[in-house]
Amino acid sequence: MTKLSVNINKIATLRNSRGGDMPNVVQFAKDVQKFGAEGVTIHPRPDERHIRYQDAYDLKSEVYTEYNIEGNPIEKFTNMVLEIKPTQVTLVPDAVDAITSNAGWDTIKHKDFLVEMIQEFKQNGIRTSVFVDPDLKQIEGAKETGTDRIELYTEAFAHQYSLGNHEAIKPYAACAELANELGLGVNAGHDLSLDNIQFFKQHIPGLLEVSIGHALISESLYLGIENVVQMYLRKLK
Ligand SMILES: CC(=O)[C@@H](O)[C@H](O)COP(=O)(O)O
Ligand SMILES: NCC(=O)COP(=O)(O)O
Repeated sequence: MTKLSVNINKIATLRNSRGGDMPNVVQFAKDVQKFGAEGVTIHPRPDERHIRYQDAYDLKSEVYTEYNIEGNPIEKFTNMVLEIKPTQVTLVPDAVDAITSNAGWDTIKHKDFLVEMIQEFKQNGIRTSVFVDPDLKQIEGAKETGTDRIELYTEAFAHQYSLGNHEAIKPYAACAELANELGLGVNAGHDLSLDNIQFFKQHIPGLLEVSIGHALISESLYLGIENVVQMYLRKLK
């Protein structure tokens, strides 16, 4: 079964554009869960341009499905995650000024750092996931870090799929197979959408979770959030 985790960063972006509390991020998280989402994802960034650190705390008692917090484990982020103790932390090697996530970890080069961080999160009962490009060496490297899961960075797949290049799924399928063999759980995210999610799901063995935000929120402007969540759930069956 593949769980749908809704990334609500864009709801915070909309709220922040006026400085008030509309739309309310916590209410939105409650509603997507009511509509069937099996998780809520946030990715607070150091400049807090969308999700704020305070949101992460406010959401803690309202996310009763899987709570996934993504980000680069700088000290402030790490302390916050250790206090909140979400279901899962997804480590992403974002530059401070990155517009959005644009690469996975070099799990070989940063092995010692990842081992240390992952140990700390796991000792605190938090499941870990490491954001990686679809590269077999990086999956092997991820195994060495002790992480529970990987998150496959799907931007390249989504882009190629939109151009009609369905072969782009191949490195992702190979990485998922290797991860399954190595006992690593497989998550995926970035630019997944109603257009590409079914194809992706059908070709990725053992896909445990997808986190989807940008497209899902954009699609819901036309189709409505309850309907869109249901549409994803049907495509993920
Ligand atoms: C790791 C990942 O792919 C997502 O978390 C994505 O980066 C969303 O972040 P933004 O909403 O800041 O683009
Ligand atoms: N981990 C990926 C995520 O949370 C959402 O990415 P996107 O759908 O906003 O590109």
